[in-house]
Amino acid sequence: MEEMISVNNLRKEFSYYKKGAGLQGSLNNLFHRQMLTKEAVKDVSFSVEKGEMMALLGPNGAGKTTTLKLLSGILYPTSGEVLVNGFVPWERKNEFKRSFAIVMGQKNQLWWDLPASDSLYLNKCIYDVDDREYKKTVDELSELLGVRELMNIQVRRLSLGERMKMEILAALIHRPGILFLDEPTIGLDIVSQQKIRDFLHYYNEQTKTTIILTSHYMRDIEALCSRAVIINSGTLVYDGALSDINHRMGDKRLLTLSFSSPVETGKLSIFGRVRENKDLTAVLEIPKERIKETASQMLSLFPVDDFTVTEVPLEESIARIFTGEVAG
Ligand SMILES: Nc1ncnc2c1ncn2[C@@H]1O[C@H](COP(=O)(O)OP(=O)(O)OP(=O)(O)O)[C@@H](O)[C@H]1O
Repeated sequence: MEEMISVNNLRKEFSYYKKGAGLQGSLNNLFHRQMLTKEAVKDVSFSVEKGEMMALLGPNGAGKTTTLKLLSGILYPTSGEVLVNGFVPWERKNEFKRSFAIVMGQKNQLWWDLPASDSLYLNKCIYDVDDREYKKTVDELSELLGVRELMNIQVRRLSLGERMKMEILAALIHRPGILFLDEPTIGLDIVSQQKIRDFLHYYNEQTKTTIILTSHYMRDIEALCSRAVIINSGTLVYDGALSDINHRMGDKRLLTLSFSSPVETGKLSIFGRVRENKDLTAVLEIPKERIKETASQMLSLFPVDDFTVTEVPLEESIARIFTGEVAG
């Protein structure tokens, strides 16, 4: 396997001045400025193989965007080493700029007052894409994203979902081998989210583009990424398969029971942690290997009408890793 991105002991500290509230605070600031530092990324190391689609996860303020900005060469690190496609990003060599693209769901990179086609054409010129390649890319990707008919509409008139699809299309005009996606589906409705998800899945499979994705929507992550790097307060807390996350949480299952008459929580808790017990429905956490025997014991002891077994939602397991409840 070919390594496309390597990150070693990456650190980024921001220095900023503390400012008091209001006008008095601004005036005081003119005379005494208190310098503060924020360590947004602390000693993070990971690598990404060519063609991999990796999730970068973490709660708000964990350092995900800062990490992506460092990998894109937008920010200069305090210390550490990064190689992206063999380049040191913050040296910003032209060849490096041609090899990647970054899409930020919260930032607009298209010209607001012009039709998207003009922004696409501008990118063609910036990246010196030849006419035939340009036409082929726009035709193919606009069809896949379902935005072919919207090319000549002013960007400001597009819906959020349509705009996001155009942002992705614009980022791919020069066919970068590496794509950083920072919350590409934020604020979108379910249908647009699904469309972007399907596109990214197809595009990654077809082109073997290396993708790092951050998203707060676990459905994006589950559908697209087999591996996750999780950071919390700038520190790496997990690097591994998405499928191992539940395993690390002790491989629990959720047993949901419907009763025909109430059962006391005390009686249920003998079998596992009772998460809920009201309105004739109880939810228990049971170790995976004990699920069969527990279910059959409960069926014989209690007035059970129905029961279902489900996995602990990935979102919940990840949240527990975020809070440090379980070591990564
Ligand atoms: N220019 C800056 N100056 C000072 N602090 C900053 C700066 N940029 C980011 N930070 C701080 O660094 C930390 C990490 O921010 P970052 O934007 O990387 O987090 P994130 O994981 O992307 O969060 P979110 O999920 O909310 O987008 C935050 O505490 C943030 O306030």
